[in-house]
Amino acid sequence: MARQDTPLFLHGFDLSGHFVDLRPLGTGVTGLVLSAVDQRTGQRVAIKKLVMRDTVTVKHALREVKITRRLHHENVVRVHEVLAPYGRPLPRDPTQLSALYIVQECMETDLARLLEQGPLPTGHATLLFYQLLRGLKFIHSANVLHRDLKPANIFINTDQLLLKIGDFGLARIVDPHYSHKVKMKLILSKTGRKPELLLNMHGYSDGSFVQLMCIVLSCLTITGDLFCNGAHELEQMQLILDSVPVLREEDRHDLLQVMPSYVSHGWRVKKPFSELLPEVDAQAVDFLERILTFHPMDRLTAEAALSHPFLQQYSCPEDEPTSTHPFRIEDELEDSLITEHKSSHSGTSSRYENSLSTDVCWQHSGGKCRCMPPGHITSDMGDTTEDEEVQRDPRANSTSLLEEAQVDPRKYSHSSSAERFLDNSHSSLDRASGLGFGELDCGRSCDYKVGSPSYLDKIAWREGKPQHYSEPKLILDLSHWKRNTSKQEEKEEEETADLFQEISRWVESTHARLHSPSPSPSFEPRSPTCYTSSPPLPLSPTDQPTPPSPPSSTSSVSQSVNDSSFEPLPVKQKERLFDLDVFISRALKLCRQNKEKGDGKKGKDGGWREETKQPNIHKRVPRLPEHRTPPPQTPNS
Ligand SMILES: Nc1ncnc2c1ncn2[C@@H]1O[C@H](COP(=O)(O)OP(=O)(O)OP(=O)(O)O)[C@@H](O)[C@H]1O
Repeated sequence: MARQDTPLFLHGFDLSGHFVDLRPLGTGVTGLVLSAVDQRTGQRVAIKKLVMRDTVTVKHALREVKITRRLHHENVVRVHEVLAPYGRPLPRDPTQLSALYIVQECMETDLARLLEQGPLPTGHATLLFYQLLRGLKFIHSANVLHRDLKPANIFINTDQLLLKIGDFGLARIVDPHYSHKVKMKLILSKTGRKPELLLNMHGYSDGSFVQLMCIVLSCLTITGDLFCNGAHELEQMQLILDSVPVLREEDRHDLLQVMPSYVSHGWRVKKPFSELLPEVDAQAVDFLERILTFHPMDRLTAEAALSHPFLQQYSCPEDEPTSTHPFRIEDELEDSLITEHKSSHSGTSSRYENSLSTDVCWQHSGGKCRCMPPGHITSDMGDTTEDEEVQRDPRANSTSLLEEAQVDPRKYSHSSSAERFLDNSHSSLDRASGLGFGELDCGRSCDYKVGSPSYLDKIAWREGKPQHYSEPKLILDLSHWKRNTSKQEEKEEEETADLFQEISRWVESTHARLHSPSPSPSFEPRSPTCYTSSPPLPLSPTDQPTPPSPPSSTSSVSQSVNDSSFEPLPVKQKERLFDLDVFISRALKLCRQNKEKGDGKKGKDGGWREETKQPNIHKRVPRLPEHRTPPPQTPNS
């Protein structure tokens, strides 16, 4: 048998013979993740292969290893071991490896997949938020920012409704004792002050604001993804501004500079959360308002959020541990050595080897620990590609830095009090059951394992009271879907009509301009609101403008609107023209909708979707029928 055909080389994974029954779990940006049974323990594990191609991938892989090996918490996916190819232990100098294998606990599913079936019952959402915040409190106390918090990275075991945060591929160490200074104004001016940067410009926030919003809201309500529905960043920001008040003067100033036409008069929110989410209870709305503030410094920290009345039934500060071994500025600085070392493999070797092995006893092999020498501190900072993210040692001169985006100073208070939380004798899950988790009134199906009948016989959560939910949650969600769809279709028709009106106004203005005897010499300076676009002027008097055809494809629309020969128009014509951003957004949306209709599918918005992912151990959303009749309701629905 060829070497590649043996189980060891299945799917390009060269592992040791300890691992059998390899099955693909999915692929991510970094590559394939397999599940396998570890014969030494009999447990199924998830194995993520990190290919080390260049300095950047080496750096990210080693950073992920370094961070995950130290984060041991009930709400963080546990890394069992990290292996070199052929199942060998990591060498002293892992930068020379072609790949690394992170062997971690295998979770059953993730929040993204759960939410494919619709929002969660409030009781379940509450318990999941609690665990998410409990995990985040620990991660932040270790001075780590996850930076890629999204439903797909929030793993869940549905039998206990146990949540664990995973995928630390983008995580960074941020020591709050040192300022995390960013030349934000410089970045903004370089990039044209893009609005998405406004969303992230205050660096301590973990994960982007939009992601956070979507996670929380999607769990609670069918309209949860509304903040992710903007066709482009401006529209996205507008959706946010409609519901989230902008309280700080500096934020108002920035927004006015970037997108003045999107700012509502008097900074009033059009749809506060209480109106937006009438079905969500008042405490939950208050919780949302406090964690989804526009300015991250006004947001509740994970620790403070844990004591909010919304989470009161689970709150137990003495069982919400913080890290006893937080990362420090030196750990972050050591990261830079990876790049330096890979590119010039010479004098830095020993420094880097030591830096990766700062921790003792991190590499478990068959239950044994391998002890590594203590770490070595250096202040070398060779990484320029992520300059804006690297923490600056305040001992270095920082006066040139223009704006500070720093770790939440409120965190200072608890880094020294880790000892208080050492007693982990009772877990949040025990507490959940003790506090009557069994009595949660879901009001509807709680079966997250649709399509896995054996589960119905195995459910033993909630104080051992088996609950058999035969009614798939999906059926209930279809009623929402049906209402939304008819409204959606009406909206689409209106939008199409609007778009054609826009186009005809555009054509009309172009004609007026072409036939005008002497174009007005008064041009306004370019600015986001007054810099309107028009079709290119004809090259010769005989050239006539071609009326634009209906937007049947993205390219035809974008070709016209993106033409580089656009010019500013006279001020007096402005009121007859349209807003370019709105136009692009509508045109793209329309094209996308047309395409989806043409394909016979509907995307996330419309509710109909095709199964695209490969089957794996996770439960799948059953494939929906190709017609628009909801499946028959069960007697319980
Ligand atoms: N511990 C785990 N248990 C179960 N499934 C997992 C585990 N870790 C990853 N997966 C699955 O493997 C797939 C790839 O995950 P991975 O973490 O590699 O993504 P990624 O490369 O970081 O990509 P992205 O940046 O898009 O998150 C996903 O489908 C994920 O659900």
